[in-house]
Amino acid sequence: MFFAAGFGTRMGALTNSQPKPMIPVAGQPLIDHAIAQMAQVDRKLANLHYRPDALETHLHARGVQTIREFPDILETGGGLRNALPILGDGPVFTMNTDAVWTGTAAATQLLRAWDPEKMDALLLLARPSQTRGHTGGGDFEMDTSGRLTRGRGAVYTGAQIINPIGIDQIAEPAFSLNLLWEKMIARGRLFGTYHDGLWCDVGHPKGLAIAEDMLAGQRHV
Ligand SMILES: Nc1ccn([C@@H]2O[C@H](COP(=O)(O)OP(=O)(O)OP(=O)(O)O)[C@@H](O)[C@H]2O)c(=O)n1
Ligand SMILES: C[C@](O)(CO)[C@H](O)COP(=O)(O)O
Repeated sequence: MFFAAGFGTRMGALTNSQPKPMIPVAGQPLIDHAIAQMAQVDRKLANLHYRPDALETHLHARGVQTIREFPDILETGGGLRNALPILGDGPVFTMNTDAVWTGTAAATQLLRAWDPEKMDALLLLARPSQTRGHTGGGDFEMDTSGRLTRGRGAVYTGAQIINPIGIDQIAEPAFSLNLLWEKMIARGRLFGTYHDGLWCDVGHPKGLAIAEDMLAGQRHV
């Protein structure tokens, strides 16, 4: 599932007439960079809310189903729950649509490390040295077994596998995935694995040039 409903307010004028996933980076809209990270996944779905029309056409042309959040936007956790009737039971990849990447595709890396016996979610993380354009600091600490707690040492890249057990028990219609992660941390079942390349946060306008430099550097190696 691609999260593509957000207002993209930090992008300022760039999201006046288009949603953030349609902003081009290195000749491709951000959503295509995200789709490339999930190329091996057969069934793809995106949630839409802000300026959905052109994005929906774009996604359908790439074989990605869409679900509109209407009338209210639901946040990431609420958006995932809203999509479960289409996604079905069991673990799902989720992916934010405001980053670019070098290295092995996110889906490949996550599948290699996924262990449903001990994990309720597995997050793809970056060490601060692997991040570009990211000013927010880290989100988690990872122990030697890969288990996560809250902290500042590891940055969430926006890609994960999550088994949304317990999502139906949350009362609010709109809620962040962070709420589910907190419950998983309490159960000792939130895990991470480190990305093997670079990752650039393109949630804000300065990220666009930084992302293009990062990708150009990769091509010139
Ligand atoms: N209600 C929301 C909020 C966010 N997202 C998605 O979740 C990811 C992370 O969103 P974030 O950057 O936190 O919010 P945006 O609305 O995208 O941007 P901004 O913070 O600048 O408003 C993005 O892929 C965004 O489209 C979403 O699907 N639904
Ligand atoms: C969890 C998240 O996707 C991390 O990038 C994001 O912070 C959640 O956004 P929400 O708007 O709080 O649902």
